[in-house]
Amino acid sequence: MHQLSMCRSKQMGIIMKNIIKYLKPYSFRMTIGFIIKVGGTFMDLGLPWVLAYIIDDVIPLSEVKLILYWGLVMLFLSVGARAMNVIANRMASRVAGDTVERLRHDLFWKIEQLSGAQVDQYTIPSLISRMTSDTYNIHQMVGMMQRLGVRAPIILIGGIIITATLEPVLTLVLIAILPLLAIAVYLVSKKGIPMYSKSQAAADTMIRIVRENISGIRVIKALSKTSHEKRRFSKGNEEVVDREFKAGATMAIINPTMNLLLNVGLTLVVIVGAYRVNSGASEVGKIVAFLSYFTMILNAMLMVTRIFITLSKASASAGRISEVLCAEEDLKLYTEETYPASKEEVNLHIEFKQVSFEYNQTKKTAVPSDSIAVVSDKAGEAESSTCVEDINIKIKPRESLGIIGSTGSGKTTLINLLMRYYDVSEGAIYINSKDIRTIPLNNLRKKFGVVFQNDTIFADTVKGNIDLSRGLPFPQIVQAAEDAQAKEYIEQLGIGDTPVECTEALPIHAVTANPVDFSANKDTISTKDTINNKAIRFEYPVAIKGANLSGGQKQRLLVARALAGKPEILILDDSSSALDYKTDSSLRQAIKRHYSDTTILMVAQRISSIMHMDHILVLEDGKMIGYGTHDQLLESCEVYQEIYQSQMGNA
Ligand SMILES: Nc1ncnc2c1ncn2[C@@H]1O[C@H](COP(=O)(O)OP(=O)(O)OP(=O)(O)O)[C@@H](O)[C@H]1O
Repeated sequence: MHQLSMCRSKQMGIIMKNIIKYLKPYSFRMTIGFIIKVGGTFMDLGLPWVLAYIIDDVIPLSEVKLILYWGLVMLFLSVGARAMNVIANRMASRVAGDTVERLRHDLFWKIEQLSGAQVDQYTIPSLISRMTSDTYNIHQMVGMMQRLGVRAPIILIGGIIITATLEPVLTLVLIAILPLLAIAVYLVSKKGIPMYSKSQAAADTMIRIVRENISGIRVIKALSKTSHEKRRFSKGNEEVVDREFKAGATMAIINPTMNLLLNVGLTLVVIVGAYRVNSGASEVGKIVAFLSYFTMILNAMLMVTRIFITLSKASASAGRISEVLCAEEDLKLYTEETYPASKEEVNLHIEFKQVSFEYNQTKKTAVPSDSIAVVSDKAGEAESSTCVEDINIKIKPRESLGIIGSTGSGKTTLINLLMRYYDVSEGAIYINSKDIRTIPLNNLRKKFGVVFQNDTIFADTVKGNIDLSRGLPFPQIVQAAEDAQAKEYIEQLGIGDTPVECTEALPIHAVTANPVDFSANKDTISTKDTINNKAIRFEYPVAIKGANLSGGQKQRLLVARALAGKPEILILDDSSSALDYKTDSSLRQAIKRHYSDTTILMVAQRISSIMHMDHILVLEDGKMIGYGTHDQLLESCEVYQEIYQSQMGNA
């Protein structure tokens, strides 16, 4: 227990350090804002005092000029206080916005750096809510601390000091009421604040359900699961509403309690005040001023409560954000002393040496204490069993490897390990004889051109999707599209649509480069400038996730993306499953012709896609049950023979 609280206070220390780090660049602006806010608050505090002075000391003199003069002072204080508050609040919002912008930027960057295992550990929905609602809570907190965090203590302490000098006896009423209010606020907040953390957890779960439903909308409809999903969402939604209601209802006790105490206090002040005025111990102006201060001070107490609520929400959020920001680098760069180079004498391009891996190995470490219990897409399903075991592969430069096996046999896992999204549990993977853990991640990943299963197509142009911000020359993009057998459909894109109006927006290189002849469609293309036809087709907008393309078109676009960078190693993970046999074969021929220097790894379900490869790996339950050429496997591997028979028959 003691250790846990020590751990928590250490964590809080880290959180505070992190927040201060992000606020530091704005310390000058914050100081100016603070000074303005303090000035405005003091002006506010001065108003009732001036009012008391006018009532008690100026009006009895019956000097109009003097009354006007002090009236102007009141106006000045009032306008000045409002103006300074507005300026300070605007500055506070700016600082809060800028701070959170930097925080979000760093968090996004860090999330990009997380290893696959870390993403599994945090879970995707939780990472999304850390990026969105948690950063929003920090925004609220930073803004509020600069506004109410400055104003409330000044009003509270300053108000008590002024009232004590103005009317010491009436201040006793105030002092009697304040502890009651403080106790009420403390008790309610203690119960209510943790409820907000619970409602945040429920919101995370609801976001996960929405996310799953939106991305899987087609399959949900196809399997008529809509009503089931509706029920699932309703349950999640009700949970959020229920928890928020409970938290809100608990915290809502504060306002009426405060109003009750305020009214009781005001009544007491009026009674005691009237008695004192009648007995000549005080004056009317002082009582009026005291009533104002009394309201201001109790309101300041309420502000303090709001600060505590926001602060506790934000500190939970800051904890969740810090957890990601401070996450240790999982995929460290090691020296060759730790992971020596391969001793294999033959010059190999890729080598897997006794590689074994289990997915949830990292879950045994550092599961966040207040992370939200949401289940990841896959992680929750995984048992702590070995996913791939004792894999040994040797591929020379320019050779090709086909990987085949039943679903879930570990094919994609091998790709994930080769690209170092996860580190192997045992054994080693070498590229050009170097253990991949000794190659900087950037350099390692630059070697690959890859198409993953169900890879992402962005809401961008055809060209943008192939280039993917690499600044590739346009002819290279066109060539890649042609090799990926995408040329045919790209040149048809948009034909029959309203004439393309994007000519002006085209980048210069896109308009001028014209290495491939797209003139076959000159007659049908509806644009003013036929020289630009090809470029315009490449500027065709693709919808998010390639929604306006067919499955095969998407796959070819993705293959073009992988080919365009002329990679050292090309990985195609089940990327031709939606292609017809003819296109699949043309794709393989084009790759063989134009990418002869590239080492190729292809995961496929179809034997025809990989049978001509230099090596074929047959996987079952994560184990190698066959490795060799097509002919060798037909002789030695029963499972391969079965797949061959079932797919090719007597062909
Ligand atoms: N991120 C993950 N966390 C936990 N387990 C995972 C994860 N990804 C995959 N697995 C599990 O690892 C095993 C191998 O998965 P993998 O994706 O490598 O199979 P595959 O052979 O590529 O299958 P498919 O042909 O269906 O794509 C499966 O049992 C799968 O459930």
